[in-house]
Amino acid sequence: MRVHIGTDHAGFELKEYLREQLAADGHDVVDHGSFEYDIEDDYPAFCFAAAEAVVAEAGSLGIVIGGSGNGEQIAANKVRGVRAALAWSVETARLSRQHNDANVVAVGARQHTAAEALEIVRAYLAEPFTGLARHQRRIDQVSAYENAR
Ligand SMILES: O=C[C@H](O)[C@H](O)[C@H](O)COP(=O)(O)O
Repeated sequence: MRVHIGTDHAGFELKEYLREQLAADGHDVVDHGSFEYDIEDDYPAFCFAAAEAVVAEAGSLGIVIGGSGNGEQIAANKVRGVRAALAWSVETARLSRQHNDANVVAVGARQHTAAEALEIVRAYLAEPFTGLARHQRRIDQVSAYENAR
């Protein structure tokens, strides 16, 4: 699967680790920065870039990383067509796909060990959307609101 990934300095080390691990899993990981550790950098541009790439490529998924994942989720959700979920456990990662068809997942690098974050991200990437009518109906309501603006 094509996976678009972006982070600020807080997630830089985790991004490098996930890139390696997910590539070894067989994913095609596209890095949208940051490309070097810079304690003064800002997460929005990296999250916009990863999120825009997901929207531009049907079937791809995105990962945005920061210290908490909060700002990264907020930024990614500003991109039209993105449904970004903050996953903080394997279960919330799975639910973000099952119920929300989340096309971007946000992860807080300061909230987990690297191994935990990898487990969360793997769970997210592996889980399909259920396609159940009630979930699709709710997603469509959010999309209609977004597209009316
Ligand atoms: O929601 C934002 C993210 O957690 C950022 O990664 C975080 O705010 C960066 O914090 P600092 O600039 O203090 O390292």
